[in-house]
Amino acid sequence: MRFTKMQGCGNDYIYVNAMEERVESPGRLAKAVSDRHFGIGADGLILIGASKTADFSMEMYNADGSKGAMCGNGIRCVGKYVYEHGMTRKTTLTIETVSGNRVIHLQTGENPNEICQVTVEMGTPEFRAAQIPVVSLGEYVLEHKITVCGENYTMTCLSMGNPHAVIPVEDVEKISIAKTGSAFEHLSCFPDRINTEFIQILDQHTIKMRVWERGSGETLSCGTGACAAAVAAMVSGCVSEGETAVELRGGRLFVTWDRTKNKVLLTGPAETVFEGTLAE
Ligand SMILES: N[C@@H](CCC[C@H](N)C(=O)O)C(=O)O
Repeated sequence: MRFTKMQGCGNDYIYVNAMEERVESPGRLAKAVSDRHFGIGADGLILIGASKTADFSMEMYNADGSKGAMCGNGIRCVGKYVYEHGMTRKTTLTIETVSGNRVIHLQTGENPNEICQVTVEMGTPEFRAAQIPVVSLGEYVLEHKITVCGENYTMTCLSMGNPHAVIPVEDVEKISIAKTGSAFEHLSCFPDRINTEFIQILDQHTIKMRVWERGSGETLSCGTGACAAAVAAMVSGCVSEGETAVELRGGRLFVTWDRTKNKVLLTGPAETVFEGTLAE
């Protein structure tokens, strides 16, 4: 089976063209290829397929084999993959995801055949608890006080096509993320588990963030998470309206929330690491 390992701000996935390769058990394959010792090493698996409603489709799986609904870093790499593999010449295209179709805009660099940056129309943030889903904490979970692992936090929950809890902290470097992120992921108020973003406000336009993804653990970046963080920080007045830069362990992402249209844009890099063939 041919594969391509790609990364967006260090959030790395194994990409397989499911129009050419037969993938019988994607969850099992995701777990196997993601293993950093016995596999290729990745945060998960992304299958690129045909679509009846968009130019292409993507299906994403976390490192533990669970299926995700949306991936902001992954969808940028899908754009780069289909363009650079000659599967389209369009630089604005639609991608079908479990959370609905998304429009992406590809930007070439000095080399016109190479995509270096992609902007994704990420849709509308969803704050209704039942839709995220979050249970037992009220209709909306905005700046909600919560104690986890003996520490007090303030949490805002929203969906960017997948569920997020955004937690402002003084210093993201001081978080024991494996312990605290995992504890948030498995709280009973999150029936589908949760992706958790720990954020530190650097200034009115810049956030520093570390993320614990459900199903994958700490990753160097999360696109949907960066959007959730910027939107939550804007709602609580910690950053200004307009573009927010999100600094992650793997690089920088840019998020714009147009509040009049209630639409979020995500811009960031997409890179190929290597291509290969998996033994059956
Ligand atoms: N890294 C992704 C999000 C991946 C899915 C997530 N772990 C989930 O299960 O919701 C991104 O860049 O958005």
